[in-house]
Amino acid sequence: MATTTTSTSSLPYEKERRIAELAVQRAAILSKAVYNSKVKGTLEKSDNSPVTIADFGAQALVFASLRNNFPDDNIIGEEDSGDLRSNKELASLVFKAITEAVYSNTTGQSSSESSSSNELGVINNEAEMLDLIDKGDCTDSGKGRVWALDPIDGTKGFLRGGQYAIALGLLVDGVVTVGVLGCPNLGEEGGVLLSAVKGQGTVVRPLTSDFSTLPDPSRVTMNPITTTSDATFCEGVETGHSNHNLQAKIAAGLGITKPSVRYDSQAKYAALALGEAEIYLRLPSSMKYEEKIWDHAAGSLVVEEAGGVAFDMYGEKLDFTTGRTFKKNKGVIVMPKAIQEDVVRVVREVAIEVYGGKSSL
Ligand SMILES: Nc1ncnc2c1ncn2[C@@H]1O[C@H](COP(=O)(O)O)[C@@H](OP(=O)(O)O)[C@H]1O
Ligand SMILES: [Mg+2]
Ligand SMILES: [Mg+2]
Ligand SMILES: [Mg+2]
Repeated sequence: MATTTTSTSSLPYEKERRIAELAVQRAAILSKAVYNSKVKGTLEKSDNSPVTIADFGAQALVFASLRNNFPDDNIIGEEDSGDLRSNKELASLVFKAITEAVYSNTTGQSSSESSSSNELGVINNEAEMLDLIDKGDCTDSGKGRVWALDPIDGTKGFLRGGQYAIALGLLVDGVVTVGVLGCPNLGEEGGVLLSAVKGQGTVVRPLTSDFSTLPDPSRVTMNPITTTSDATFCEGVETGHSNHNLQAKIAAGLGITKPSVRYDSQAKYAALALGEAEIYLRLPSSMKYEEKIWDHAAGSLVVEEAGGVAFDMYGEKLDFTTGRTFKKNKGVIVMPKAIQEDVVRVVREVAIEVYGGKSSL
């Protein structure tokens, strides 16, 4: 099978996919280095969620790659530099982590490796890093080309050595067209890199510790189950992020007897694409919470191109045109196409009973 690095064909979005894969892989390399170092630099954000050196560093690195290759594209990113500008010590630690994990590795490397580092964008100093982090402030997701990045999704999972993901999607006029998920703690040792282009399927390859290498990809498809009772369902670890009791009730209603697989982050989408589970349930713990675009862009395409669908809890498609958060959707459910009717019917009934109809949004 030809790798995208050596392929001479010109499939649509081939460059976007390759740069996104390399950028996510480079950010994954940084995240592993931060995890293995003593200093994680964890801060609590204003919404009481954690952010670390890995979140800021991964955002800076991925944005450097996007700006270098697609300078006219807009970007939506989870983080901004506010907490770093008011904490110079932390800003220095983020820059140091990037330099050590990424650029000091390029000294003495072959010219192909350092040219790959140039292709992925170089961050020369702290000021440049802070400015880059702020490039993800786009608020309009519905028009033109907009990248959506979650530099570390599942920061809580990352901190406890559980699942986390680096998730990068490209929206074209509000439709997810390219999706890349790096999951350093999923599957084989070193983790996996999944990618999808709309209409071209989903592939997986190992994450490597070499910035310039993308190993040969293999095609992935969801398990072709045709009855819901054969399913294993997947849900988050954090009880505050979804309603576990209700999810258990829905699973029982679908005839599911196996215990759920609990993973942090968009690794749940990856787990479905890789056949570790078949249904992902994310029913809101609060109707006030608006799900973030970057928490679902890459994962939803990775699953859809592997034979699945991602809907809200009312059985409607996720609408990525509404800015940084979903305004027209509550809850997320993901399943293989073959069982979507049954899953949607059961979830919809429960959703209307417990949360009220869609008109209450
Ligand atoms: N009350 C809430 N309901 C649903 N999701 C929430 C939430 N509070 C935070 N989150 C989101 O849940 C994501 C993690 O998902 P999961 O619980 O599936 O691991 C977080 O991503 P980050 O870790 O990138 O901040 C955050 O965006
Ligand atoms: Mg976060
Ligand atoms: Mg997230
Ligand atoms: Mg995040």
